[in-house]
Amino acid sequence: MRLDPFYLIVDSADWIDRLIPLGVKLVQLRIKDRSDSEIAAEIRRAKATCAAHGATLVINDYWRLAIEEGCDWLHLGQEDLAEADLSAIRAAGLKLGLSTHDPAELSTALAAEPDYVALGPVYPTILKAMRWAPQGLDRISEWKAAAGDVPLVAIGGLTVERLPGVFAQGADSAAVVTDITRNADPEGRTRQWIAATAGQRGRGA
Ligand SMILES: Cc1ncc(COP(=O)(O)OP(=O)(O)O)c(N)n1
Ligand SMILES: Cc1nc(C(=O)O)sc1CCOP(=O)(O)O
Ligand SMILES: [Mg+2]
Repeated sequence: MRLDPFYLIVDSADWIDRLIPLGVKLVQLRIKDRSDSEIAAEIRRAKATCAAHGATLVINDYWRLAIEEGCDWLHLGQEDLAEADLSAIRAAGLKLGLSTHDPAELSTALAAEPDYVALGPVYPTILKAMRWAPQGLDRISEWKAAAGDVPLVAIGGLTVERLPGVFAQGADSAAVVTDITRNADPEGRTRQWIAATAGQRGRGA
């Protein structure tokens, strides 16, 4: 399975309506601290927009809602994974991405046979406090070797300027929040991300 090399992460269906029509093909809806009914409504809107534009929608954290709303992809962290019902997730046909931050988490993740693993934070991130130091680029090639055929997503502090290093080390996809959502021109920055990942998108079979 190939993942799009540009993996956008946003916290609302408004962002999805704004940026997906520009040509983004892989997006995660990552909403915190809202009620289930509000999140379900956001998922429905996001799903409709992604379907209209041929984009893949990944739901963060809310695995029950992802099942109920008939979604295709889910992302879980290690704490999320410990509480989730993997059999129910798989029975619903959901593809699954998992976060990893150290070798023990990578082993746990690979044992769950995910559809991708994410490594982070590659660089310092301003989005949220993290208990892991920045991993650095070399860690990406270590993870790639260990993950084998499982696609690898790099995340944390990524910018357009940092993409060549991330892909040179073997990442299949680069995930981003603030380089786009806190940019003075989110649409312009999204177009730069699409252009900067075009070579990676066209690679191989
Ligand atoms: C692609 C991707 N990688 C990592 C994360 C982080 O997930 P998690 O560790 O569960 O933290 P929260 O995002 O839920 O705060 C992610 N969401 N997406
Ligand atoms: C949500 C998240 N998870 C991470 C991890 O390492 O698991 S880093 C991260 C934040 C990504 O945002 P930005 O692109 O703004 O740094
Ligand atoms: Mg989570």
